[in-house]
Amino acid sequence: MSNPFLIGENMTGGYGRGADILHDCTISVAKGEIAVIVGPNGAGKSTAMKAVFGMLNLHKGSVRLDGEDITKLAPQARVAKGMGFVPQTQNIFTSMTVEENLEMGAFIRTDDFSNTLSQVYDLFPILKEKRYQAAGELSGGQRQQVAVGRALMTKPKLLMLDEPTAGVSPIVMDELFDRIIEVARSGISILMVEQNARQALEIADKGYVLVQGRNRFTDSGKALLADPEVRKSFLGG
Ligand SMILES: Nc1ncnc2c1ncn2[C@@H]1O[C@H](COP(=O)(O)OP(=O)(O)OP(=O)(O)O)[C@@H](O)[C@H]1O
Repeated sequence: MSNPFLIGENMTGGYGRGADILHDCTISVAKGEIAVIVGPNGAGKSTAMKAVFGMLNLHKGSVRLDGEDITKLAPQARVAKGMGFVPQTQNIFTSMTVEENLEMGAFIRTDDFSNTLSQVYDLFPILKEKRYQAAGELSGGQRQQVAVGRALMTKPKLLMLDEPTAGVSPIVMDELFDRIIEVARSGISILMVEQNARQALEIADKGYVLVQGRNRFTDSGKALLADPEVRKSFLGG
């Protein structure tokens, strides 16, 4: 890819003073495209996302967003630059209403965010219906919609999702993936970690198979799905 919107290049590092988890790991996303990271448990998928978001000590490699080197920026500064991150767990405030959660998402904005709120409700109509309900009373899939909606409230240019379909039914997963495609079509780049590798690669422009913190396979989602070795080792045959 000649000019990726985001690239974490040769990322090497780990947590605190611990051993390296990532080894020369490279992940990139083009504008308005969907990139998916898959791989076995403990492969370092979430760690790669955290590295891109500035939550890891990298002693080698770099992260560039829209051509700018952001390797040294704290996560908060990356949000200001247009990165939205939805972590795997504890990604909503359960005792607050749906709408309060979404409003919290807009905390870094000083402009009027009512338009964005309407867009989020258009994308996830159920959230509008339940806007005065505590987010903790929602189903798993609806909570994930709140988490994604909250991240969208910052008007990110890049949306990072760590296992957005964790714990939801296949039907809800399909719906969430459809919404994610819609977000990408609006010009927002998506970087996503997924356990549901096959389904995620189906919607991926670009796929990364990580093993032990290293890039094992990198190709279009389609090519990875068709690769016999990827199928056998990572997609259950
Ligand atoms: N906060 C942390 N501190 C220290 N080590 C961590 C931390 N988080 C993860 N690790 C270690 O980093 C390695 C990679 O974990 P990571 O969560 O990135 O894998 P993953 O591919 O996302 O796995 P899974 O599919 O199980 O979620 C594991 O060995 C894990 O124990």
